[in-house]
Amino acid sequence: MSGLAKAPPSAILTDIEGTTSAIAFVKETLFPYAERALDGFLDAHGEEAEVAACLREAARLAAPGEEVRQALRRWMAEDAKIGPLKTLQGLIWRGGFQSGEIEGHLWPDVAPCLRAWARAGLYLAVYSSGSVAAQKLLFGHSVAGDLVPLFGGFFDTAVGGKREAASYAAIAQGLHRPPQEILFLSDIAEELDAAAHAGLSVCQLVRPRDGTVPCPRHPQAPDFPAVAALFGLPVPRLAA
Ligand SMILES: CSCCC(=O)C(=O)COP(=O)(O)O
Ligand SMILES: [Mg+2]
Repeated sequence: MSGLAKAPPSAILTDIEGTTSAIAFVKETLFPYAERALDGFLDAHGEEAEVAACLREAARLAAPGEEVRQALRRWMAEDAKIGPLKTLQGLIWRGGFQSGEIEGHLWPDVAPCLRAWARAGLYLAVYSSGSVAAQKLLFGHSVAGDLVPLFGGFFDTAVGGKREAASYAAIAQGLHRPPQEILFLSDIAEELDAAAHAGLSVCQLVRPRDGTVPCPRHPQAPDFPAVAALFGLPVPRLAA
C-alpha cells in the first residue's frame, strides 16, 4: 500500500464521478440530458466558434465512416472521456443547471467535509474529465448549494489525461506545491496509480452504492470523513 501522507496534506485534489458524486447521477441524469438535447443544441449553435471547434475535433477522432453525431452518442454510451464531447456536454448542461432542472449530486458526506477542510485552510481543487465549465456548474448548482467559492482550482483533461503521471506533476506545479502535500481522491485505480507515481498522496473512495472496485495498492475510504480520519484532516462540526 502506498500514498499515506506523513504529515497532513495542505491541498486536496478531488475527482467528481464516483468520488464526490454518484456514478448513477452522471449516467442516468447528466448523460441522458445531453443525449436528448444534442441535436437541438447542435442545430442551434453548431456554427458558433467553440461548438464548431468541438465538432471538427470530434470528427477527427470519430471512427472511419462514422458520422460525428453518431460518434458523440457512442462516446456518451461508453462514458468515453473525449475532450470535445466533454466540452459539448458542459455547454449543453448549462441551460439545465441554470434553470434548476438539474442539481449537482453530491454524496451527503462531501459538502460538510469540503467546508470543514476549506475553513481549516486546506487548498481545494478539482480534477475531472468533465470540462472546467461543467465542474463549476455541478458545484455551483449542487444539492448543498454553491460550493464553487470553496475551490481554488479546477482542472480538466486540458492538463493531460487522468491516467498519466505527467498530468498530476503539472497540476502540482500549477498549484505551486510539492506533490507530496497534495492528496488526490478518486474511485479509479489507474488514476490513483498515476497520481502516486507523480508523488501525490492518494486515497481511493470505495463507495458501496457506486460499486467501486477496491484497489489494494492504495489507502481506501468509504466516504470523506473516513478520508479525514486516515489523513489527519479536520472533520465537520456536528450540528447541535
Ligand atoms: C461536471 S463533470 C460531469 C461528470 C463527467 O462528465 C465526467 O466525465 C466525470 O468524470 P470524472 O473524471 O470526474 O470521473
Ligand atoms: Mg471518477
